[in-house]
Amino acid sequence: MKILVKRLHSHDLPLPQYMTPGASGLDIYAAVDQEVVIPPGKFFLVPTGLAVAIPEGYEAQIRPRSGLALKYGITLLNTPGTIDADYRGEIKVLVINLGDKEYILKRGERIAQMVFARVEKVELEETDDLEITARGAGGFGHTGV
Ligand SMILES: O=c1ccn([C@H]2C[C@H](O)[C@@H](COP(=O)(O)OP(=O)(O)OP(=O)(O)O)O2)c(=O)[nH]1
Ligand SMILES: [Mg+2]
Repeated sequence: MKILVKRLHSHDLPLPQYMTPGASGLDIYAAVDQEVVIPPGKFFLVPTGLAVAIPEGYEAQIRPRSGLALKYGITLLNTPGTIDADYRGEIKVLVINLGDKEYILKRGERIAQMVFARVEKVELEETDDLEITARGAGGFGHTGV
C-alpha cells in the first residue's frame, strides 16, 4: 500500500527504507543537524524530518534496532512508539542510552525502524461477568519461568 510522506526538512537524507525485501520495518534516518552526544542513562528526541499520512485503521510503530541495542545499549524509551493515523507532525524517535559509554549520534545514521500495522477499533461494553478460562487471574509468571 502507498503511504504519503512529506519531508519537513533534511531533504538530503534518504526516505525510510526496507533494507531487505522481507524486512518488517523501514529504517529511519536521524535528521540531527550535527553530532549529538547522549551520555549513559540519558535520552534524546531525534528528529526525522518526516511527516506521514497514515490511513485510518493503520498505525506506525517506531521500534529499536537490535544491532544498536546489542552493541551500544541504544534503545527507545517509549518502545514501541505509536504514530497515530491522524498525526501529521514530525515523526520523532525517543532514544535512550542504556549502555555504559556515551553514544555519538550522527546525522544520517539509521536510528530506528518504522513498522506499519493494522489496528482494530473496539467498542467497550461493561459487564460484571467475564467468561471463565483455564488461566483465570494467574499472570506474571504464573505458569513458571
Ligand atoms: O515515538 C513516538 C511516539 C509518538 N510520536 C508522535 C506521533 C503520535 O501520534 C503522537 C502522540 O503519541 P502518543 O499517543 O504516544 O503520546 P501521548 O503522550 O499520548 O500524546 P498525545 O496526548 O498527543 O496523544 O506523538 C512520535 O513522533 N514518536
Ligand atoms: Mg496519545
